[in-house]
Amino acid sequence: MSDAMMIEPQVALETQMAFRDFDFYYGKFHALKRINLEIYKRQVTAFIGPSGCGKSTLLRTMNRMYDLYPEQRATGELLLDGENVLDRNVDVNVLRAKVGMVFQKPTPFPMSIYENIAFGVRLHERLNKGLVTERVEWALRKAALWDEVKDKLGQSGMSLSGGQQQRLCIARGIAVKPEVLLLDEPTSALDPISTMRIEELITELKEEFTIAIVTHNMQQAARISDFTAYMYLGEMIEFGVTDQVFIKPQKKQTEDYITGRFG
Ligand SMILES: Nc1ncnc2c1ncn2[C@@H]1O[C@H](COP(=O)(O)OP(=O)(O)OP(=O)(O)O)[C@@H](O)[C@H]1O
Repeated sequence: MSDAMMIEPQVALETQMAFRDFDFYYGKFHALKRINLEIYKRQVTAFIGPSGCGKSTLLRTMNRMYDLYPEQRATGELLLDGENVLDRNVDVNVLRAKVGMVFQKPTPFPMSIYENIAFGVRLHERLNKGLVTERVEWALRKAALWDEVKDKLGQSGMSLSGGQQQRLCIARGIAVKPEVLLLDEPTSALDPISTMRIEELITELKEEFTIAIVTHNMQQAARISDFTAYMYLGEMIEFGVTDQVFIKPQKKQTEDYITGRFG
């Protein structure tokens, strides 16, 4: 395909995170191979590919979740605002405040709706009670949950519906004002209406945050992402503007996956 057919992004792009010759191992298993990739600021980047291709692994490296497991290791570089977050002297608690994560299954803490959010804020910042309360409201409004919970902030987070719980987890993630929000199949446990609300929310949140999302749902990737990365067996097969990847993929492998001829 000639360069003339490439679809260019419509906005000036700034790199927020970048993988440079990045490899990842579970013990001897080489799970991610020579990944080179840019994650652009205030854009949504979707990771797609068949089960087991390494999407979640890649996402989890972005805030060093693997640090908890001694047999897991990463090599190469992973830059956040130009700084290599793989460096030993990087404080992972600070990193995780900058790069927040929301998981597939809603995971509210067994505490009140208010405390679910206030807890992390107090952990990362010294704010007085009034400012913590302001932050709780700010996060709940951003996560489009405020109107539904404002009269019951003292109730358990577990008492909310699945979709509300996931928005609570997103509120918790953004309450510490991260730069990047990682979403690992955030709607796969939700009904279609809750899924739609989360998708709308993601589109609103990218005004302020950089978003990386793993999804099994290709229509979802096409609807909400600006960039799409197609992975297969630990390799980054194709990365580009979402319209490009879905309408005119550069690689036959991507085309086969997107059109359902594979997987
Ligand atoms: N803790 C682990 N220890 C060893 N191997 C692992 C571990 N977690 C994942 N893997 C392996 O790494 C590869 C990538 O897994 P990963 O979960 O990242 O894939 P995925 O693309 O997110 O899959 P899915 O879409 O099914 O969630 C798979 O071969 C998997 O078996």
